[in-house]
Amino acid sequence: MRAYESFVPGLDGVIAAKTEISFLDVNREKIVIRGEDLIELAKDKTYFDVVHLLLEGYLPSPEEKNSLEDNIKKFYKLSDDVLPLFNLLPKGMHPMDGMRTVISLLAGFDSEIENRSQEENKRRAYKLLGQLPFITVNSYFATEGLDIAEPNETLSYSANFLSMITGKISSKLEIEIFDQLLLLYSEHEMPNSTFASRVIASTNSDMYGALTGAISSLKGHLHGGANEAVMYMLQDVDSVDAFEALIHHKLQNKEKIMGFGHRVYMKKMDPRAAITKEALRKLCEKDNDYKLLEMCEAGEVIMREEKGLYPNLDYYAAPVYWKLGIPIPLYTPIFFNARTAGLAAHIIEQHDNNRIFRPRVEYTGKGY
Ligand SMILES: CC(=O)SCCNC(=O)CCNC(=O)[C@H](O)C(C)(C)COP(=O)(O)OP(=O)(O)OC[C@H]1O[C@@H](n2cnc3c(N)ncnc32)[C@H](O)[C@@H]1OP(=O)(O)O
Ligand SMILES: O=C([O-])CC(=O)C(=O)O
Repeated sequence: MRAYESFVPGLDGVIAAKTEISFLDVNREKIVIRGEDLIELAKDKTYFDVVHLLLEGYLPSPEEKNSLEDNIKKFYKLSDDVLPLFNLLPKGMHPMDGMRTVISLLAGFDSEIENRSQEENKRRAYKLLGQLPFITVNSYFATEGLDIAEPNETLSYSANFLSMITGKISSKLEIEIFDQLLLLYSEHEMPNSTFASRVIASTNSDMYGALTGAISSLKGHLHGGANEAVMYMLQDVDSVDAFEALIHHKLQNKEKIMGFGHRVYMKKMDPRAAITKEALRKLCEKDNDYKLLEMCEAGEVIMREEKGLYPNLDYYAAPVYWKLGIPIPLYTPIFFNARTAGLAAHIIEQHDNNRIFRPRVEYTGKGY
């Protein structure tokens, strides 16, 4: 029995919100963010340009961007009250679960937690963005039993983030590619995690709760967790031939190949994946080792010919992370770190113009 005649499994194609934040214009191959195309922005803008665009509604002047980045740097180092929590994270826990736990705790230190005004929500979003590289990196280090990494306020956001991960100062090319990844991951309309955060915010719950819900959503392999799964798959083999055989074997077993397919792009390439593929090419050129690119391209051909499916962002992002020297369990946490800008914009929009989400069901249980 249905309450309404409109059940769509997986809410495929259903409009769940009106938003001024973003829209996937698949026909025109644009990812529209507040009137700008993310794919164009990826050519010459940085992550912080997009953070400003998402939270303030327009691209910043160079002065505005510098002042935003300077303000955010103040939060690079986490307060001493929170640090002991990292020691409590069990070894072997996935850092996404570590991040979920730490962000939950931060709610307790926000004296304005019940204030949902746009001003307060923006303040906490910027503070969280400043704190997140520390939380991301150290959720991994703590669960690996490694020493806590310290931030370096003299570095840009992306340079500091990457150097906290790798323990060294990366090259200009590496920092630019990492920053571009953050930009590409920053916002993508209404994926499962954004929907989850808006559903939670719609009860008038707070930003920390909405973000922890989004982390849980993003962790799954059908969503953000796919980038880690792609790299584990690439690691399982060590040649193009063996990778081709692996993909064929998985397809024969009716397994999904991580990093392919997308609810919105469906039978088209995710435009972000074309950019990360080029980034991978540059990193391969740098160390004159093209194996990962060749393996990925071979997988792309098989998937196109056999399934008519194309890479999504996670497919080429995974080998890019690998080439940057980033440990695999950090791939999805970095996705969340970057996406917090978009998620915060959605949570703010939901709080500012709210109606609680409360759908109905098609009842298939016992008769009554
Ligand atoms: C940044 C991101 O979060 S992007 C998404 C990252 N996720 C992945 O890469 C995981 C792999 N991909 C998938 O699981 C899916 O393509 C999703 C979750 C992204 C989209 O799911 P849906 O829109 O529900 O598509 P659905 O799973 O119904 O797939 C439609 C058909 O394509 C097939 N298909 C879709 N993706 C894949 C894949 N990666 N490998 C093999 N077959 C696939 C399905 O088996 C299904 O075939 P069928 O009609 O014969 O049953
Ligand atoms: O849009 C989606 O469903 C998933 C995705 O690509 C993203 O969140 O970046």
